[in-house]
Amino acid sequence: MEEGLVASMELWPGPWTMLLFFLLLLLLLVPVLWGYSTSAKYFCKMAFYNGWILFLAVLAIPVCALRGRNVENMKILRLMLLHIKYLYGIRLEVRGTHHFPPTQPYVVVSNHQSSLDLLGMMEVLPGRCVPIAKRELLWAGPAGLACWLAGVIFIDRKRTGDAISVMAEAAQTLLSQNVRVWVFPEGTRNHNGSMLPFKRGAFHLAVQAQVPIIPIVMSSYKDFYCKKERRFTSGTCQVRVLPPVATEGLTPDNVPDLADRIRHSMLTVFREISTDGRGGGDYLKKPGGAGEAGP
Ligand SMILES: CCCCCCCCCCCCCCC(=O)SCCNC(=O)CCNC(=O)[C@H](O)C(C)(C)COP(=O)(O)OP(=O)(O)OC[C@H]1O[C@@H](n2cnc3c(N)ncnc32)[C@H](O)[C@@H]1OP(=O)(O)O
Ligand SMILES: CCCCCCCC/C=C\CCCCCCCC(=O)OC[C@@H](O)COP(=O)(O)O
Repeated sequence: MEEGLVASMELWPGPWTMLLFFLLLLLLLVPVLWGYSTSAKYFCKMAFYNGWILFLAVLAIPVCALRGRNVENMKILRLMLLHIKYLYGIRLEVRGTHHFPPTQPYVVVSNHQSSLDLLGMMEVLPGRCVPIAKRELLWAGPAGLACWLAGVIFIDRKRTGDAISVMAEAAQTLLSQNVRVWVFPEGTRNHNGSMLPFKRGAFHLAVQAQVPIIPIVMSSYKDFYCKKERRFTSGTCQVRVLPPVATEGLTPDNVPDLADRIRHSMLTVFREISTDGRGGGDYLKKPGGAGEAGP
């Protein structure tokens, strides 16, 4: 009996053979699924997107670590990420970069549709500009560490008081170290083809530092990317840098109006530049499409 068991165990492939077998199976399955299913394509593309960024982060860490935590490291991350748009066949058409003030600090605000925003962001990211990110990203393995080394400002969205203190500190850094800050004022990714109401942190930050706000609008991804439909093809995204909005002389009392005004101008541009492939951004007018989602 025992002899039989030993014999059958010997016939059973070892863990490495099993792993090789599964890898081969996966290699065969991916092209088959790729041909038949849009969802499979979506999952493969998203998995590769995140995996590739994590891999690039591993490469970036030792290079960035040479300088320690430094906003100049953001240039390295930017250079390493710029090619991803080619891998995915995403054309980024940028206009308005002349609106970036050449030397002074400022606050950039932009709409937030998906983690793909990273591509548009890296396309136009000015020098010495760091994003404000949710604290959870710090724990995204090598990507978190790379972000930390590049001076990304992390906030805990669950603790408003702490987040406000971090942003007040950022207002000081902006001025003392001539840094620009990039904020997604919607505060979360928004897939509904519009813009969520804006949180006011970015506007308080700009008013506290008395620096201009540069709004940036990225057109809807619906032509080539939709999380709900699990669709991810190639396509074009328009990126518009809008003229600076001055904040000199404004006080915290002016913040709600300032935020509403900027959101309104961004939403107008968003509607102008977003299309659904049939032209004119028709889906924006459909019920349940991009209605005014906020103030
Ligand atoms: C090789 C490659 C490696 C990897 C490469 C990757 C690199 C790139 C990384 C990019 C990462 C980008 C990640 C993007 C994100 O994570 S988006 C999510 C995080 N960002 C934000 O949330 C920013 C926007 N949020 C805000 O501004 C909020 O206001 C916040 C400060 C967070 C507070 O939010 P919340 O708790 O929801 O409170 P309210 O907004 O309702 O505010 C409460 C009242 O406080 C007033 N307020 C807000 N901020 C301030 C302030 N700074 N000073 C004073 N007062 C403030 C606000 O006005 C409210 O009061 P009223 O209601 O107006 O009276
Ligand atoms: C501009 C987007 C920056 C994307 C950075 C991509 C890093 C990808 C690397 C590793 C993948 C694991 C971490 C995935 C984190 C995705 C980052 C992101 O997009 O943050 C979303 C944040 O804003 C709002 O969060 P929620 O929409 O509230 O949950």
